[in-house]
Amino acid sequence: MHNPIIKIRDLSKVYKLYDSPAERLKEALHPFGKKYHHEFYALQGINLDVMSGETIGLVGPNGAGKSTLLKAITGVIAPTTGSVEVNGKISALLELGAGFNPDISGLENVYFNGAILGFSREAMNRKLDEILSFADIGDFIHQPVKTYSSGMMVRLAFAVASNVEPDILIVDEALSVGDSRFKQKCLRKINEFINKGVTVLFVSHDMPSVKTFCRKAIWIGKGKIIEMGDSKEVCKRFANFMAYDMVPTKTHKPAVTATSAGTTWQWQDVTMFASLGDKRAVITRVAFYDAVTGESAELLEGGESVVFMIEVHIKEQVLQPILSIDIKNSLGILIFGVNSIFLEKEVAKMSPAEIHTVKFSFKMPLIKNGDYSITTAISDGTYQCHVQNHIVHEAVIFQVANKDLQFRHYTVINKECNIECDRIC
Ligand SMILES: Nc1ncnc2c1ncn2[C@@H]1O[C@H](COP(=O)(O)OP(=O)(O)OP(=O)(O)O)[C@@H](O)[C@H]1O
Repeated sequence: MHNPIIKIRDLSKVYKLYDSPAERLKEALHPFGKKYHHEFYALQGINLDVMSGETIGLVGPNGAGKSTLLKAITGVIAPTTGSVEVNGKISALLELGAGFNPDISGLENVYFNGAILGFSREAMNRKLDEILSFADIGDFIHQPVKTYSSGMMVRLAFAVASNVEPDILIVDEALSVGDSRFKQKCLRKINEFINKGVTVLFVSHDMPSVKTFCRKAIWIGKGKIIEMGDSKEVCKRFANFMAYDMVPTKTHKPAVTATSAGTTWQWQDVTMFASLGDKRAVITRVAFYDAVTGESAELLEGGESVVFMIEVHIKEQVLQPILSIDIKNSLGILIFGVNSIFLEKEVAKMSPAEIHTVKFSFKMPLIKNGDYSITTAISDGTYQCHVQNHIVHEAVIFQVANKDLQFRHYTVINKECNIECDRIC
């Protein structure tokens, strides 16, 4: 068994919080050392072994402790208790501007950062062309860093961090301020590092990026490791948590769950969502879940079998119900849609006071990575002539992140879909 490249034992980071600056002063001046602060654990009891060549994504809500953990690994902050042992050269992109002296030029900062990592001026001169061409900020390289835009700062920081042959590359969400083209360039560079066997720690709120780049993910919440494992699984459960506040404990049961054993999907109330229609029938709840695992579908791959369910309350008779779903991309462009007419499914008339569930079972089309929504509707009539009873816009939101490279960019629709209607009351 090899030694971990990063070994963390019982790491905690406690900050002293004061209600006002005066309290801080009182504590500093108190003759008997009276405490005026309360303690806040930004990290608590973290144990982690990172093996050489691993690519790990850190996910978690705002304020969870992700950046604090990276700062403890890079030595920017000292642990309150516990230990961090690093057996390799770290190159880190922490928060914006960290590691730069704002008063000196970008070029001098390149040498300054190189020196911190143990590179002489001559050694940095040999890397300079590559760094300048990657950063691509032109003559601004001779201006003080304090005059840089956030995008320029991150360009230079990434150019330096990625050209100093690190054993461990740490990237803390910094890329989010770069423009799309630069972001793509950085992600390609990170991929090159991964292929070379560099250990990469990557904080991101973008689940598709974590799934794409990292085999393993760590979910951090309130300063503790909530879950660690296969990135696809961890991201899925974290996305679920963010959507439904569901913590992944084996015994946890969400408030309203499916009836069949082993499933964890939930109904979502959509009565307050943006909608249109004459409301003779009203869609009250929806659910979207993985047909195989029964877990709520928040993060999917093209080709996965999924179920979209709606619950409809009938207020006035609907003679010829038509039920439909439309999947739209983040720009609202229709990508895929089916309805009961298209599926040649004749739905029996629905009468006042009845409640029906409608279940659409389909394979997620092979759509490219991104954010999508499902709009669902019930109408009355024929394809040519119908009235809209209720359309619920963006009834669910989900992300697609394909592991298969070809489907990250292209969309392939398949027509396989099934629809079942049940009267439940
Ligand atoms: N110097 C500090 N003094 C007091 N509290 C701090 C300090 N630095 C961080 N914290 C607190 O520690 C907690 C963890 O912060 P951290 O920046 O690690 O979160 P994060 O998971 O990276 O969040 P985000 O996703 O928003 O970047 C937060 O509640 C933050 O307010």
